[in-house]
Amino acid sequence: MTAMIETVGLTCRFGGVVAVDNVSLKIEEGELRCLIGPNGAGKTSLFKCLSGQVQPSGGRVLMKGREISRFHPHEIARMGMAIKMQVPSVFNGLSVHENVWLAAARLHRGKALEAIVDETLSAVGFRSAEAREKRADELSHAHRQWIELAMLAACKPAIALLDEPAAGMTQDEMLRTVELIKTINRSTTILVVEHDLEFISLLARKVTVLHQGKIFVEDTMSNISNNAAVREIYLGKQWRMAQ
Ligand SMILES: Nc1ncnc2c1ncn2[C@@H]1O[C@H](COP(=O)(O)OP(=O)(O)OP(=O)(O)O)[C@@H](O)[C@H]1O
Repeated sequence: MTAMIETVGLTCRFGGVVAVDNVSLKIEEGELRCLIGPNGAGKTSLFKCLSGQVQPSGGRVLMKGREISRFHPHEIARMGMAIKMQVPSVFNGLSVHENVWLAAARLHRGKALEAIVDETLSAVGFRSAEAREKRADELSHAHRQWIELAMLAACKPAIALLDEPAAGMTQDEMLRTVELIKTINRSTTILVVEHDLEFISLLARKVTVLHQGKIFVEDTMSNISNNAAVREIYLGKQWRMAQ
């Protein structure tokens, strides 16, 4: 089967720093893959190479078998890749409903548009008219993250790259975000970039550990939890949280 995303010997250099070092990675259609690693491991750089925000210095990126290494971000987006950066990107002056409606209107019209907006808002937990009419800038950080997840889900992308989607959330908010991501994964392949191991252990899917730009290990979260070498690169700090 052709992978949704494949990198072959992907390398990304910034001057003398090799942020991504000869990474070969395959993410199959329907997967929910977690990419973890300590600070400076190269997660964001890899994310940016996949989405076209940064041009790789070497190697290749393929999406559904087609090489996209030199494509611009908008061309990759048109092929069905959605990205969510750490800082939520929503229209502050608009309501929850309007934000999601605008995102969905890029692809849908008429009754289908109304239906997808309604379905997505319900799935993401904005069920009442009152919740949907609130302005984005009146909402908490977590709610704004969920609006952006709804905007992304409403476009039904083939693959979504999520950069630390639970950063700055409380425990309850993080749990809800885990459920939302699992819901979106029913129709969208997902790559979650994260360094919070507790969040990753709750998603409990295949995990790729990046360290010093290279793939350190790729395994299930339960095996990774017992991997002493991975524990070592995290210096035990976050590891205790994940137990
Ligand atoms: N634009 C840039 N210019 C120079 N060096 C960069 C640039 N972006 C990243 N780097 C360097 O590349 C390395 C990998 O950084 P990157 O941000 O990809 O890691 P990360 O795993 O996402 O880290 P964090 O979890 O702290 O966000 C680091 O040494 C970083 O300083």
